Amino acid sequence: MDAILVVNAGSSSLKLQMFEAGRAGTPRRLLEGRIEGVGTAPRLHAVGADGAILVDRTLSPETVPDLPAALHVAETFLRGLSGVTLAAVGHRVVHGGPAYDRPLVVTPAVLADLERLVPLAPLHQPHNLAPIRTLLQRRPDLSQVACFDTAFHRGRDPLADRFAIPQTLHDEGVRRYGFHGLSYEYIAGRLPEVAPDVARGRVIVAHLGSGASLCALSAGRSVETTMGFTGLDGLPMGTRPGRLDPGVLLHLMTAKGMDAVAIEHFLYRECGLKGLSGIGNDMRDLEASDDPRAAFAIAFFVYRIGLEAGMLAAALRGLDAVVFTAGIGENSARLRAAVAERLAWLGAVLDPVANAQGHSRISAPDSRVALLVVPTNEELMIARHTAGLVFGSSSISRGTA
Ligand SMILES: Nc1ncnc2c1ncn2[C@@H]1O[C@H](COP(=O)(O)OP(=O)(O)O)[C@@H](O)[C@H]1O
Ligand SMILES: CC(=O)OP(=O)(O)O
Ligand SMILES: [Mg+2]
Repeated sequence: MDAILVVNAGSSSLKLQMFEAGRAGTPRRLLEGRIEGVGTAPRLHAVGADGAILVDRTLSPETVPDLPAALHVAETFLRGLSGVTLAAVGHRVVHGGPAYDRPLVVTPAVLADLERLVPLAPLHQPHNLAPIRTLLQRRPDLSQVACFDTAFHRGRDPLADRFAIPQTLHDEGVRRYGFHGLSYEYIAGRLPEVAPDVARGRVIVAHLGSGASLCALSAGRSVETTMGFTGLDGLPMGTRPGRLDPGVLLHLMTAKGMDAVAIEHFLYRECGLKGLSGIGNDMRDLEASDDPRAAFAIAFFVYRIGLEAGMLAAALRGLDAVVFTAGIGENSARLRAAVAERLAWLGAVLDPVANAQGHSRISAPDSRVALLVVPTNEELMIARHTAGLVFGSSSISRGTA
């Protein structure tokens, strides 16, 4: 059977999905797999089309300390599948830079271009590009499509793209790109189905995972987002600080003698929930801990989400809905409740029972702002783009597959 494989390397996880690449008949998801907790408590889990568990294995942090090791585990797992022929591969590529504003089929020249963006997304881009490079060498006949996190934010008001720096630097590409765009594009597509009352309105989507950002959607289009030139800006994350006075970086250089390599390591791997708590970057561990530093890290995360949401509500000049998504947003009722409380001044009223039970609408009937939980599916978004580019039209249904 011909299949489209989708690969999504995040900062703490590797997610895979495989879809039937049929040009006729009902498109089907054949497989969903993920390696979560990379570097902390890695676990490989995969289910088939019928939901049957194909594998569910705890791995040791020594065996899977990082994304390259997770990619190796995934490759071994995929080799063991029988009866599937790869027809195309869709990849999440976090940074598209100034040149790439839509998905495209990767050639060696495109790959070389994307490699130049590695310094702007060191946690992601190398792992996004590694499987592309390997497959280009081994299977040059295979169509590979790169889908960019940055693309959905292109076309915003020029005010939203700029830093207050000279034009020449902007022209060279030093601008606010924004990320998590495949997730936001998917959610924007789901809203008319799950919440038609707000889909054309002013919506903040809170993508809260290991990486975290907010996106302001106006009638389904991105008008503002919290990440910028890189995935470091905005909200605090698992290991990244989010918004940080650039003076801190000057201080690290001048008073601490840190060079670019040391600062990059610090900013991408030692800050955020991990740095705040001194315990770890995984929200599940922090929620389970009774250490006051864990409680402080969670309170800080919630506080910053509240502040940044206020900024995005200002960009939207009002607010009709907030959507929670990604690992933390979809799974932590406690975190959602704390954020909703911070947003009460904007008119958000939580329904605690609906929230605890994981309903899709978790706001009280009299809430002026709708609160929603919508599971994201970056892989389905990538599969649609890939099918559209390689087979001429989307052979992947618009449903949730
Ligand atoms: N049940 C849960 N409760 C709280 N946090 C959770 C839960 N399940 C997953 N998470 C958190 O979600 C985060 C991972 O989210 P995910 O969107 O998969 O990240 P990424 O794609 O950036 O690797 C981790 O911090 C993890 O602890
Ligand atoms: C851009 C980014 O931070 O992605 P992720 O949340 O998957 O790590
Ligand atoms: Mg992710």
